[in-house]
Amino acid sequence: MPTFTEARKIILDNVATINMERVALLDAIGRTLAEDMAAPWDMPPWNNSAMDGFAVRAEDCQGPATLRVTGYIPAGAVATAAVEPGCAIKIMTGAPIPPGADAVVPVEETVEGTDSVKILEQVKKRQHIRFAGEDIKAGDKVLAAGTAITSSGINMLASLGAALVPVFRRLRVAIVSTGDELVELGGQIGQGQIINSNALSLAAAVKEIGGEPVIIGIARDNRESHLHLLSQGLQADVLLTSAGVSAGDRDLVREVLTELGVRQLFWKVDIKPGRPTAFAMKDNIPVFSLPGNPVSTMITFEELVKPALLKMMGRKRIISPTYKATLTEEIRKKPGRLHFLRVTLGKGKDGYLATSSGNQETGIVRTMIQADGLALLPADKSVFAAGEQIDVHILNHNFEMEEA
Ligand SMILES: Nc1nc2c(c(=O)[nH]1)N[C@H]1C(S)=C(S)[C@@H](COP(=O)(O)OP(=O)(O)OC[C@H]3O[C@@H](n4cnc5c(N)ncnc54)[C@H](O)[C@@H]3O)O[C@H]1N2
Ligand code: MOO
Repeated sequence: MPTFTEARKIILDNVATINMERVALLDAIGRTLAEDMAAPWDMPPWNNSAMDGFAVRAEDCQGPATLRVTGYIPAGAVATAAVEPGCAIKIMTGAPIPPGADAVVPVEETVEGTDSVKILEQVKKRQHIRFAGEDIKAGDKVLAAGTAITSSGINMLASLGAALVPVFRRLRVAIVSTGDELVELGGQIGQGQIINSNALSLAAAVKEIGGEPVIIGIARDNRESHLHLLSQGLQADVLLTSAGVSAGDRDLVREVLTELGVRQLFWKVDIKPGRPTAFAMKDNIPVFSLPGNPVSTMITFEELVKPALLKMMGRKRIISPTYKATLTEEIRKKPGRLHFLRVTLGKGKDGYLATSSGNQETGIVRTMIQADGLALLPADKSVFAAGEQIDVHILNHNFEMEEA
């Protein structure tokens, strides 16, 4: 049985990045850039004013000075006339610096007359001018392939005229739930039935990282239904299944996948929760069979599926960082398997503090919602003392936000 890191390596060694497409800039938000982006021109493209005020020659303003105002340049205008000695041109923020000027004096530091302006303070050469290329030079790499496009990236790409951007195609992730006890959300819930919540939490998790979930439906506990839905699921880029992978009489997922030509690479991982997880490949389509207990489904997605999806989406950074946190209480577990302990996190004097979020049974969803992170408790140890440092994967950083 592979350990957690061995399982993750087998997965990552087998999945490959999907191909790219060009999309309109705004549609690229959250997508992964497929090529390095270089600036076709300088940013800013020309010297321009950082202030509303007066373009002057600094040498004219070394003491209190009165200058003749010979023109006005709003943003969007072209500066043709030069600033002559003893003169100034009124200028707005973003407008091009006229020839002859080497400084801008903000309007607050002047007294305006009818055709003249009094400069109140000594002026330094280059003050309040934004110089061509001081942000980005033509040819500079502004964004690297493999990074997610953010709203600030969109601003830069728009300024550089990138109307269409190369991004990796949206990853289509099929989701098949299995089990006779399942009913779709909104359906009539009979005796012994539960809502198919795993399909929705998996779909949401796929969306959160920029993928496109395709909910195929519920495979019932018979071979035909499994064959029908799993073969549909294999039309996508990735297939995720939930439940039907442990030792139950009707745990058919792996058997039917094999029938469909899927090659199993492992079944069972030395972790808790999530031991019955299976991973397989059908040609270049990875198939993750996740255990059905909702918390096991969510944790195996987070720890084993997500890095693979990020790699397929073309991301460079795919593995969650591990942070150190100090346990606020003693934790005991059985030795043998790596445990992912649901913890709440807080900020202490010397870093993060971790506290169990409560009942760690895999049927308990409440403590998963309350968890800010997952502590990785190593296989070989069983007692973790209060005050001990442990490794955590942060699930969300909201615990660091201040309350209103
Ligand atoms: N004899 C053994 N029994 C079990 C073992 C084992 O090794 N030997 N492993 C246990 C562990 S650990 C887990 S995890 C579960 C995983 O079982 P399956 O993946 O086969 O899932 P099911 O048994 O079908 O369901 C488990 C649980 O989850 C609920 N479920 C299933 N699908 C959904 C869904 N789409 N949405 C919400 N909830 C769902 C289901 O009703 C069950 O309660 O097996 C243990 N047993
Ligand atoms: O290994 Mo199961 O996923 O503990 O509940």
